Order: sequence, then structure tokens, then C-alpha cells
Amino acid sequence: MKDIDIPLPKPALPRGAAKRSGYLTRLVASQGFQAWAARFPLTRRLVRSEGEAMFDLVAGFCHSQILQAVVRLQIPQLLLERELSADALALEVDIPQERLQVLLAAATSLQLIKQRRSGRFALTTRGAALAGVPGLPGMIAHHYVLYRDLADPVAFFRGDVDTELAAFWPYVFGAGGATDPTTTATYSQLMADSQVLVAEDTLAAVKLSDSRHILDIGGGTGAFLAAVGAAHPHLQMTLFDLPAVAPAAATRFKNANLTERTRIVPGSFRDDPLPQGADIVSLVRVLYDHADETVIALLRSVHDALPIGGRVLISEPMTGGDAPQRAGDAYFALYCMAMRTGCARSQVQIAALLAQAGFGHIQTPKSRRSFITAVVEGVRQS
Ligand SMILES: C[S@@+](CC[C@H](N)C(=O)[O-])C[C@H]1O[C@@H](n2cnc3c(N)ncnc32)[C@H](O)[C@@H]1O
Repeated sequence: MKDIDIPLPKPALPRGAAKRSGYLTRLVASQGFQAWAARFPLTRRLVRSEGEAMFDLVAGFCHSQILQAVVRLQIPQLLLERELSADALALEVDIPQERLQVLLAAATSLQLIKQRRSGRFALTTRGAALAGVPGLPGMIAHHYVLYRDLADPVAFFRGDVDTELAAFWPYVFGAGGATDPTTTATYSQLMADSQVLVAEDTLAAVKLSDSRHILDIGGGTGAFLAAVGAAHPHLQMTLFDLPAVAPAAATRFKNANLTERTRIVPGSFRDDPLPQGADIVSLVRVLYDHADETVIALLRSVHDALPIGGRVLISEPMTGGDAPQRAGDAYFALYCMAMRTGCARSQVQIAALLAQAGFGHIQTPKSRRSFITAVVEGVRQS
């Protein structure tokens, strides 16, 4: 990594591309103003809270690494079983006690754990989520790959990093997608674990009571359809995914007593015809892995596979578009960029892709938890 970036000669900017920043912005950026505002009674509280927010951004990487350490050492699982002293924890996680004390204090400051009067450590509500929210520890643990990709963020944004994350999720590459069973099992498990909350929020946003048959494209090992099947006992269901992935859904459907109502069709939406007969098609966390051309081609095939009046349902984390927001724009957008094949899109961008593929009556309901998922729906009209 370079310590200092040598400025390159800059090309002339197009007319209207730049405007001198406002007087107030320049004033606030001046050292004299900052010093004055920190003392002046009407502004000092704002200066303090802005300072704290800035420090949180500065320290964000350390916070993430504290979380990584807590998760990888399985401290939430240990403390869920019983409250433990620092000595006992040091033995459990095999870290010298004086070094562990630093981690425990750091995790306490981030409200992941708390120390009782007895001196023993226990989980806070936030820390308990690390033990209880399905898929969360797995998602956190695999972030070491993303952090390596982001180690030189300037090189990353310039496109000069050969990112590792892409290799972690191999199914998005090439026509055939994943074939190696170990890799397939790793990503399928991570996806299925994190699906529980996605399914919850998706089902809260859409109405399926009028539908008859749902086709879930890129449905993985069936976690979304299992949740759909439990919530809507009248629905017939078809799962379509790559041959290396789809067959694993059979066990899930069998265990959930859904075998009678489900069909599993292995195939690739790049090369194979889509299964027919559904009046609603879901694409859950599928589009963001792919470039616009692939998405348009897929949405056109979905349009053709539906009857008139049939619906398409897109559910995945989205950016905020004109109003960027943290989950979509400061996390998922970078994650997708590291994947190198697709991108995080806003509801408006997805709605435009749906319109381009021929869908109408497009709805963009407000998302319940934008860090989990957002939804866009469209209808085949002719
Ligand atoms: C990010 S995962 C999402 C899985 C599931 N929908 C979920 O939300 O848990 C994307 C899924 O799309 C599948 N997929 C990728 N390319 C595909 C293709 N060409 N044809 C069918 N499925 C594909 C992958 O195998 C994977 O299961």
C-alpha cells in the first residue's frame, strides 16, 4: 500500500460540474470557527456530538474487529450458557488474562457484554442477538475476507484490487456456476442461515394470499420457500437453482413436510428455460449478484414465464438512491463491488429494470429493516 498518493494531472472539468462550496461549509471547516464553536454555549453541544460521531467513524474499523474477535472466540455462546469471570473466560478462549481484559472492556464499551457486581461477565441484549440471530455470527465471521479486500480503500475504489470475496461466493461466475460441493455447502449454509430474517421481512411486505403457485429463482437450499410454505399452506411451490445447489432443498422440504407441495428444478437461468406454471416469481438476493444485462435478460424470461396478471417479487438489500443510507450505501454497495459481478441497486433502479423488462404496476413498499432487505414488485400486464 502506498503511504502517499501522488496527485495525477487532473483533466479539465466539464462546465457546471463544480461550484465553489457554500460560505457556511467553508466557515465550519475553518479551525478558528471550530475552536470558537466548541466554547460558545449555543453550539458547543452540537460540536461535541459531531465530534463523537466523527470519532465513531474514525474508530469504526476497531469496533468491527472487536466484534470479529468476540464472535470468533464464541464469547456470546459461552456467556449464554453461564456468566463467567475474566479468569474463566481467559481459560476458555485461550488468551492471556491481561490481554483479554482489554477485549472485555472494549466489548463492554460497545455494549456487547456487561460486568456484574460479582465481577463476572454476562451478555447484554445486543450481545444476546449475536448468539440468537440466525446467520449473524457466520456473516460477521466471513468478513475477514471483505476487510482484506478493503485494506487499501483507495486502490479498492480505483478498481486496482483483485478482490478475494469474489472467490468466496463462486456461484456468480460463469454459466455453470458452482460445482465444488464443499464451497457450495459453505455459501449455501451462510445464505440459508441469514434467510430467516429476510423471509420474515419479505413476507411482511407482500401479500401472497391471492397467489396460487410461487416459483423461487435462485432459491438456494429452500429456506425462503420453507418460510413461505409455513405461512401460506395453500401455495404450490417450485424452487429453481443451479444443479450443485438445488438438490439440497429436498431434505429441508422433507423435514418441513413440504414435499407434496414442492418441486425442485435444477438449472441455470442463463441457459435453461424457466419452469412454467407459477403466478408469482420471487428473486430473493439474486439480482445484486449480477450485471444489468444479465438482470434484464432474467427479468424478461420471468415476464415470459408468468401469465398476464402474474407478479414478480424482488427482495434484497438495496441502496437509498437519491437519499443514500448506511446499510445499502456504506455496506452492501461496497460488498457487491468487492464481488465484482453485480451491484447494489436502489428500489427506483430495480423498478426501472422491471419496467424495461415489460412489467407494470410496480410497487416499492417501505422496508421494515433496510439492513435486512427491501422489496419491489411488478405485474405482467400484457
Ligand atoms: C445470494 S444467493 C441467495 C439464495 C437465496 N435466494 C437466499 O436469499 O438465501 C444467490 C443464489 O442464486 C443462485 N444462482 C446464481 N446463479 C444462478 C443461475 N445462473 N441460475 C440459477 N440460480 C443461480 C445461487 O446458486 C444462489 O443459491
